[in-house]
Amino acid sequence: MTATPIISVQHLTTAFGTHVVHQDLSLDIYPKEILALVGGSGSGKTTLLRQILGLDRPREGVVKVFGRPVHDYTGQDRIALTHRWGMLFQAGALFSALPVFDNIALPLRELHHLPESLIRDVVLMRLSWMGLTERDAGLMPSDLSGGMIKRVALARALALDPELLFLDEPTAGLDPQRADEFVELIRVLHRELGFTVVMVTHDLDTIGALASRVAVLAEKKVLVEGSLEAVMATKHPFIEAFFHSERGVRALGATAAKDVNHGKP
Ligand SMILES: Nc1ncnc2c1ncn2[C@@H]1O[C@H](COP(=O)(O)OP(=O)(O)OP(=O)(O)O)[C@@H](O)[C@H]1O
Repeated sequence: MTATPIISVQHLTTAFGTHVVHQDLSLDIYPKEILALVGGSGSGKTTLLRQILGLDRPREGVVKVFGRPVHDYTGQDRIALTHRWGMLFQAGALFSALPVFDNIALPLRELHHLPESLIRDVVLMRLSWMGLTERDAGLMPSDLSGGMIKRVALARALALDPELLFLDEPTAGLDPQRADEFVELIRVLHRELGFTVVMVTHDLDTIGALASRVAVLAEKKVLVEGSLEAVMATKHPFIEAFFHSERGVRALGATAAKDVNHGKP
């Protein structure tokens, strides 16, 4: 790929005490792609995500976001950076004391300069993207189904129209039908809005349906990166155990169908 990376992880070494998690790990993420970060438990996916977000510092190496080391963004620059990305946490992480409307409005209100009429328009638009209605805006998080919580959390993550979206196990906790619907929603929104996605997931169906590239974390580094086909062709015990299951083969089938349709539904 010749495009300039939107995220560039360069020669990262991470250790907690004597426990080395990443050793000379490098990874570039390009505009508009959907990168799936895959690896065994404890391989350092969450830690890498936290370092990309600038929440943790590696022992060595640098993470550049939008061309600049993420730790160089401080003060107003850091706030502006956080407006350029959205994050969907595994459990949704909605504020339980706030209704749906206020949860989605939160990032818009934090800008401190938007009139309430505009905030309302943006929130209602985000709700409609998610297939939710104005009536849903008044519900409390405790009134929502698991699928709705994910949709509201996604609406909040996309409130500021970010260039980058981080997804942590986006379909965790959903039944297969709701998971498929949520994956389809992300696929359509990605196609329409063109943001870049970095997702951590163990779910092969999600990878097969969404990922344009897969990066496998193993042996303290990115062991292999590329299309799902390329990754599955790599001989490695983790890859064989993870991808060469019945579900892995099905995920590959979903990728083939996606390619035939040129990524369109
Ligand atoms: N703050 C910390 N202090 C000490 N050890 C940590 C800390 N954070 C992570 N680790 C260790 O680093 C390793 C990588 O953890 P991480 O959560 O990044 O893995 P993961 O790939 O996301 O795993 P999982 O798929 O199980 O969520 C683990 O061995 C974990 O115990």
